Amino acid sequence: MISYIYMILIYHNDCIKYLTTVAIKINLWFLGVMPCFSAHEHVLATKLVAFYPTNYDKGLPTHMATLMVFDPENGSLKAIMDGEVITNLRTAAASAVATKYLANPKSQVLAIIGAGHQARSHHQALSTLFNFTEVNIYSRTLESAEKLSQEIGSTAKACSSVEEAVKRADIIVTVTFSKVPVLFAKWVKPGAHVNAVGACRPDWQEIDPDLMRGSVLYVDSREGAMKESGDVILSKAEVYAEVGEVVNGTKEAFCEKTTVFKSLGMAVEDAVSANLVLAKLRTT
Ligand SMILES: NC(=O)C1=CN([C@@H]2O[C@H](COP(=O)(O)OP(=O)(O)OC[C@H]3O[C@@H](n4cnc5c(N)ncnc54)[C@H](O)[C@@H]3O)[C@@H](O)[C@H]2O)C=CC1
Ligand SMILES: O=C([O-])C1=[NH+]CCC1
Repeated sequence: MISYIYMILIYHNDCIKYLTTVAIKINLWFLGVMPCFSAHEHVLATKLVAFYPTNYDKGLPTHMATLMVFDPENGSLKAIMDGEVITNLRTAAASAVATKYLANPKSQVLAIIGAGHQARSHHQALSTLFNFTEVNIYSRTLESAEKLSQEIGSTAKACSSVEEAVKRADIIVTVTFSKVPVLFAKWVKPGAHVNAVGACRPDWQEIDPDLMRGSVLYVDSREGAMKESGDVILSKAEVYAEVGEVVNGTKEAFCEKTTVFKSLGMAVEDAVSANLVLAKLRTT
């Protein structure tokens, strides 16, 4: 999955038509529509993703996603599939690509802020690239941080503050539903890499504006970041590059500096993942 997302990030400027997420507000929460056509991958698909943060307290999934895949030749419906697992895996795969380029290759300490689905998939994906000796987890409740820490094993520790979790970290992942900054520049080690994955609305933030402005800022899509990311819009931080531009060698990876990868998710990541699922089904 990680190597596939690589390719997609490189190609996405050249041959993919997609919309940044169109989100419809339902009372307090949202239904996102994410359509995409990739000529290179010969895939036409759309994801529908409802995100209801308050479901967490009701024991329901906070994201409910469905993917529809169409035949690009005639528009007929080829498949309807679950989009939750794909969302978890492709988001973490995109962060893993960014981290491979932007983090210190000798990174040993990982901090995860939030302890839900994305926390788990990010730990899994990043562990394929780095041998972490320490994984520090902070979440809204110590109980959920402890549960994830037990799942990970002896390298993991539940922390009682964000500061405690991140102060020694080489790589930080923020995967919360916070609408206000939770990660502050004063706690972050110079040279650390941050994957900022939550705060997917123009008026939501997870990252302190000083950290956004004081880091080299990478995004998955410039267009998406300028439209959807409160962390980018409200801080007025300057986007240095899309990760795809780093992968294809047109922009530099400043892995010795403090870097932030602001992820919002791109429809093409879902479309190509759905194509992978269909290809796998055909061979089984
Ligand atoms: N960039 C992308 O492509 C994607 C981003 N996301 C975003 O990632 C974030 C996490 O998603 P999931 O893991 O699926 O959600 P989840 O509901 O499974 O987990 C969220 C976790 O964050 C914790 N949390 C919530 N508010 C917090 C706060 N203020 N401080 C600390 N912890 C807090 C919760 O207790 C929970 O452990 C959400 O913001 C979601 O919208 C999700 C999918 C794709
Ligand atoms: O890309 C995605 O699926 C999402 N981004 C933020 C919420 C869901």
